[in-house]
Amino acid sequence: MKLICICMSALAVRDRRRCGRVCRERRAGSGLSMGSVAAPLRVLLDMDGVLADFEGAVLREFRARFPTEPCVELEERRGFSVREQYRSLREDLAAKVASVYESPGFFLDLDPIPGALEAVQEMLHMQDTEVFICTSPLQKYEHCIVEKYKWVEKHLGPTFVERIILTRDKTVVAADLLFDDKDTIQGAEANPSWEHILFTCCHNRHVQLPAPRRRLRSWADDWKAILESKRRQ
Ligand SMILES: O=c1ccn([C@@H]2O[C@H](COP(=O)(O)O)[C@@H](O)[C@H]2O)c(=O)[nH]1
Ligand SMILES: [Mg+2]
Repeated sequence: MKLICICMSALAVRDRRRCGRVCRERRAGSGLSMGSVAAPLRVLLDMDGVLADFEGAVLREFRARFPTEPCVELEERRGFSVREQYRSLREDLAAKVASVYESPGFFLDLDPIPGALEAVQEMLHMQDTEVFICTSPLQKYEHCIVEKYKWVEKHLGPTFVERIILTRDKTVVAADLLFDDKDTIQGAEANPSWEHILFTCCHNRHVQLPAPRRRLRSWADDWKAILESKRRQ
């Protein structure tokens, strides 16, 4: 079980992370020490590309709205930004593809990624585990934000809405694990507390991860082993 210290600064995000690291070292040598308590493993789950099928919907809707335009098949996707890949096909296609995911109803109608909802429910009921959804809104956030909330309510239930963390900077959120399809996650914090587990998506399939970085290939892959290995650290 992972340990953290009880100390004056335990409520401060940065200090909580520091205490976690110190106590993990302590536990390796000598077991429970005075002033230590069990802390749950905190897991952050990204939404687009991890729980909700953003890429599949972009392609389907783009084809429906612009049937005569060239498009990028999912097998051909490279790089996080769908907008930039369409721009590389032809400059004006960047705005066209953006108009697809900026449209009302787009985020609400996303299909769940296979196995995601079942995995989240299972994770939620695991002992000593805290689960949050950590997702970034579009810069053009008008429909995206409310629809992300509605999507969670629709697919995971109203109580899960309490577990949404909406941020453009995930590095400042304190946790043990972050499952995310974006291969590079940067922000104000140079050393985020979480380990980033790259969730495989069409655009990152070809990314070679340097050791010791880890992937989850799908929700059929062994996500429980990743949680358990983190708990033991
Ligand atoms: O080409 C793209 C691909 C995704 N987005 C949006 O960025 C965020 C990503 O959110 P995550 O929480 O990292 O999944 C989301 O709002 C996507 O819709 C984009 O703008 N352009
Ligand atoms: Mg994502």
